[in-house]
Amino acid sequence: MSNALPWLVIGQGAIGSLMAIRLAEQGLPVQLKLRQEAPAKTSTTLTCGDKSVRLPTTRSVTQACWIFAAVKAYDVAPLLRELHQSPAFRSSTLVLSYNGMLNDEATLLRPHDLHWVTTHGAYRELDRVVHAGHGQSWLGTQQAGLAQPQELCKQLAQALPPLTWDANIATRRWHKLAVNCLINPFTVVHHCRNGELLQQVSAAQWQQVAEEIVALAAVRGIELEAARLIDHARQVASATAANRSSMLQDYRLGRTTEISYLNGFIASASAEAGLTAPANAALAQQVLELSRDRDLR
Ligand SMILES: NC(=O)C1=CN([C@@H]2O[C@H](COP(=O)(O)OP(=O)(O)OC[C@H]3O[C@@H](n4cnc5c(N)ncnc54)[C@H](OP(=O)(O)O)[C@@H]3O)[C@@H](O)[C@H]2O)C=CC1
Ligand SMILES: CC(C)(CO)C(=O)C(=O)O
Repeated sequence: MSNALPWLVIGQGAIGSLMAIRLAEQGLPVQLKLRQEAPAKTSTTLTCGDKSVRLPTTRSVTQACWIFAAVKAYDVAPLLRELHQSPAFRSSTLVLSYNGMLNDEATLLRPHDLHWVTTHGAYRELDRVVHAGHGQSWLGTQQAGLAQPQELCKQLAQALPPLTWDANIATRRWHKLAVNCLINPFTVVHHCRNGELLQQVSAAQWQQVAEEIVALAAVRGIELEAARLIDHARQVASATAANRSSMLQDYRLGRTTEISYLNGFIASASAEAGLTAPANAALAQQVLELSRDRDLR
């Protein structure tokens, strides 16, 4: 454990809490970073199943550490701006996890920052976290070709297995982005569970959304195939048939959705690249309008 640093987990969200508990259970030093405006408190208790851990809290990065941040896409840029203000962040490594993509990732993230992509599922129920779906995860650096941080990988893999090092995490992120773009907005538009999409969405609709994603990915040097993306989305919709997507849950709970970082990202980044993405733009618009109507009710 010679080059190990203490862990700082951002927030008390579903995935962050799960990881914080699992890291602490490994006997590793873990601190929780609360929001800067959060009331001052020195520790907090997180519970998952029959396990509870009491963790020290902080509101900023005060020492070199390994940071695990699973936050909503709209919180990524504010979080990174906040982290960059702490001198200790320079000697810290960031592991970041969020659905969707941001237009300005290249300027916000450092080359050695890591992306953690997961199929685990978790949600918060009052002050408890529920590990609802046991999946798998992949880790890779923002810039391809950088060396694997062995000890950090080992600790994350032991805490929440299985974890695979992925030298091409960018392609994996695009696959996840595509699946989320093919499932999430349609569950809000049709107000249905994932499995019902197999009847609700026509093959032509999925084909157009997928083709627009493939075209944008190609401009960014990522090779995808529309048929593979659609197959993957079908498999996920079947495997999670009884689930409500995260976007439908956010919509129902009156929360901001991540639509602007999913289909909205495809639409805006395509326009920037001189492409058009009408199917993704229309879906983004529909979800934004439905959310606006919901807020007016
Ligand atoms: N939950 C799941 O099963 C899965 C989630 N994902 C994706 O992972 C990401 C995280 O999901 P999830 O854990 O569910 O999200 P949550 O909203 O439950 O958790 C995010 C947490 O981060 C906190 N936070 C945000 N910014 C800061 C900050 N600057 N300082 C301190 N705390 C901060 C939030 O605080 P506050 O509560 O105050 O907003 C919140 O508690 C999302 O993009 C989601 O789509 C992907 C796969 C599965
Ligand atoms: C894969 C899927 C669609 C499962 O519900 C998901 O990641 C989400 O809901 O955001």
